[in-house]
Amino acid sequence: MDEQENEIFNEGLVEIKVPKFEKVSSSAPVFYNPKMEFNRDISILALQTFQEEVDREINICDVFGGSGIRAIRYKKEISDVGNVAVNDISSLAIEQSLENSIANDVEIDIYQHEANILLRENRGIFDVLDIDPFGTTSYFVDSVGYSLKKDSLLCITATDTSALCGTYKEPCIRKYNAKPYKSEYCHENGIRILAGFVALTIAKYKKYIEDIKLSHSSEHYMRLYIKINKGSANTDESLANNIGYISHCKKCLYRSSIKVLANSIPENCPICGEKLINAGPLWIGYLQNADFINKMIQKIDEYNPDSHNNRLDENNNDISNNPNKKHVNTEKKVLKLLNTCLEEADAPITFYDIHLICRNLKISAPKLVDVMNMMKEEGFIATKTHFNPIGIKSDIDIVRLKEIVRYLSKNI
Ligand SMILES: C[S@@+](CC[C@H](N)C(=O)[O-])C[C@H]1O[C@@H](n2cnc3c(N)ncnc32)[C@H](O)[C@@H]1O
Ligand SMILES: [Zn+2]
Repeated sequence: MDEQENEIFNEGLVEIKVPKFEKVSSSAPVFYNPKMEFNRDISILALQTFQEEVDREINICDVFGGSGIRAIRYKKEISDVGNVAVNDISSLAIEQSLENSIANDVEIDIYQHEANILLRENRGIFDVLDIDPFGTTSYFVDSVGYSLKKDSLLCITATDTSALCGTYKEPCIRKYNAKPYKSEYCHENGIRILAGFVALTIAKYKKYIEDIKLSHSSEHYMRLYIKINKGSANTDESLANNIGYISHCKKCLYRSSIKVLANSIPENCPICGEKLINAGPLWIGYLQNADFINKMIQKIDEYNPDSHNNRLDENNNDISNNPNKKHVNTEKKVLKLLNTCLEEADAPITFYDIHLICRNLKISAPKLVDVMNMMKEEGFIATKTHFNPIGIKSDIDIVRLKEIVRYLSKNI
């Protein structure tokens, strides 16, 4: 490959080369998106935290490798990693992964297979599967279910957010076998549809979602870190407790969740009588694990101990240019996301948009902070959510929330 046709990027401890591209797109010769450094930084922290939790050497596979950046960073920046494999269907991507791994002095296993074939041929081998395809991830989840071993971590990305969020309903039904709904909390719904689809698909292999460690909707994609385990009784129990529907009234903004396997789905709004819209089946369990996220936040201090000072080691030597020092470059953005996910970890399903409620009531909007304070004074949960900067997650019902908003609006 001609040297002049390449571009060089630095991330974490790694420097990679990719053929020059005009814009980030699936038609670039080898896919690399510099903006996803943030996502890869989060992955490094999540995988290291997972490794420490399971307390064994972990084998990792990046099933959609592109330039090899993820696999090379996993091998170089995570401790106690065994084999790291990178796979891609494209021969150019494979060549580039090989070249980049040699240049970064790491040994990774390199495969060129269609993802489903790789997953089927390598059952029960990897402790971590990273699924980062273009667009929908739905084509691969069955093979993921077949391939996953017990006590493993599934990291899964979807970029077909318009389907998952319900901009287009039919593609979501086709790909994820679930009905979406384009509400103010449609991104949360989308993540829940994806998680529900994973849970229902892997269940046939007696595998289940033990825990969603972290999930986020950022920019154009959704990403989940899911602890997987195995066993028929636990699979049955997990589906019974966590799969359901979210019922929404577009007239009065009432919403509730219902476990699908235990109940029938309500038809009408208990407040105003309007016909309810039911989204799902989807995951109605927790989307974040506070303990895991806390550990990830603490880990940033290990990766960036000097980030609030000059980069000095314990003997006060300047180590700013120390190439072996692990570093999360997108620290600020990562911390902002993790802290908000931590805050919302134990909050109930969906969230309220105060502006939408005020439009519904035809009144002007009071300050968000005043609404949240009053909710808390009355003993309700009121937390922010990463899904929407003006969203409030709460256990308050819509009727009482409207009363609070009306009261505060009168006193603006
Ligand atoms: C979004 S990119 C992966 C980016 C990479 N994980 C990163 O962090 O930079 C998707 C990659 O999947 C590859 N790909 C597309 N369809 C595939 C398939 N069916 N099986 C295996 N690889 C595939 C593409 O060649 C592309 O390199
Ligand atoms: Zn209603």
